[in-house]
Amino acid sequence: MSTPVFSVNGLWKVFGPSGTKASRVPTDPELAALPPADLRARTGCTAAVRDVSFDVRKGEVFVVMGLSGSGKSTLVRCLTRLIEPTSGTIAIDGEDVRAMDKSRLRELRRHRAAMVFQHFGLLPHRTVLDNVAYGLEIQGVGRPERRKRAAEVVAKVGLEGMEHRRPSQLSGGQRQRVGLARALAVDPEVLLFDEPFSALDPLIRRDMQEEVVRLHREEGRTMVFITHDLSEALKLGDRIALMRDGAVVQLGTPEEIVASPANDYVREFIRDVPREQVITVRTAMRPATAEEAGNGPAVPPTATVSEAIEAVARAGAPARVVDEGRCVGVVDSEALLGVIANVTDAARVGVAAPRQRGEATPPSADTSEELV
Ligand SMILES: Nc1ncnc2c1ncn2[C@@H]1O[C@H](COP(=O)(O)OP(=O)(O)OP(=O)(O)O)[C@@H](O)[C@H]1O
Repeated sequence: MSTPVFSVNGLWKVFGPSGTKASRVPTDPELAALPPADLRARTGCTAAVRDVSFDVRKGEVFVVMGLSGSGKSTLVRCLTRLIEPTSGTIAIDGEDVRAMDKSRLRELRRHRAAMVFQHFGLLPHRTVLDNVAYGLEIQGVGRPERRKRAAEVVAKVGLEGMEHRRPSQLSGGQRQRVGLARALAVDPEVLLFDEPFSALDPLIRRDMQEEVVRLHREEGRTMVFITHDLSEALKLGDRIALMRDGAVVQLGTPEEIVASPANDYVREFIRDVPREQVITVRTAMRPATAEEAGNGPAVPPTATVSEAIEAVARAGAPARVVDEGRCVGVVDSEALLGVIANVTDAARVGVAAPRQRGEATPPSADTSEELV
């Protein structure tokens, strides 16, 4: 497998008033084990990121998701040292980010890992085109070249015809597109999105999510995307790191998280997700008998349970799961209903275990938006 774009190991960020024990928290087993409220009471410190490790693979959309205050922004800002980590290691393409000097860091932020913020940070007196060209200007690209490249990205994000407007003459969604275009213009290896769409109304938000999916499909650019919205995470993420109190409680594909939640906290989090739209037949299938392997409609292993239900209902027979011309399993109506009801074989779809008493639960997730 190729070198990960980002590789993070044992990362901590502890905030605390100067002169406090912030830097000691990660290495002091007693302090490191304290629940957040106790740590604050004992030391005045907040462990915003607690011993987090993960890789961001080339070409994936890696979503960092969690409730407000769970540490998402701090974690992603640590990747380019917009916030200085307290301990742990971070590498980009194998290069140690914590060892970078000022000029190397500047290069990292300008060329390699561009950030798209929720508050777009546009320059009010500049036109759309000049705002988009701004990052290139900082890089020292000449005016004709940067205007040419800016015009290309403006078209790519659907803002053609608006090149000469100023930010005040744009809607929120259009401004967000300018922010996105500005980040894309510098052609970074990885785009970091900090809740870019949370201020947008739901329809515009959906447009922007589709824009990101489209851009990702067309360009295969690596993206790290922060959100507190579960449906957004499920829609955009190839993999999701679910955070709670600074720690990653589960890291997996949307399907892994929905089909096999790691603990009761995650289970509560995904409770209202329409399982049939996330879980695929690869998870729901069972081995086919010889007779089944030759009959019935065919679906690919990536088909969702929802899609398979349609095929089974139309044919009135179980569907064969066919991968590269080979029948790898079968899904019948019982198995498909079992996924929806979450009552099938625990080994297949991760049935909920009885809730432990005393475990905290998150508020129920908003799943009103359509999933992919
Ligand atoms: N500069 C700071 N000084 C002290 N504590 C901080 C600082 N920045 C963040 N925190 C604390 O660290 C924790 C994580 O904050 P962070 O902003 O990373 O969470 P988040 O998941 O991004 O939240 P939101 O979704 O609300 O933006 C919170 O308890 C927050 O109060």
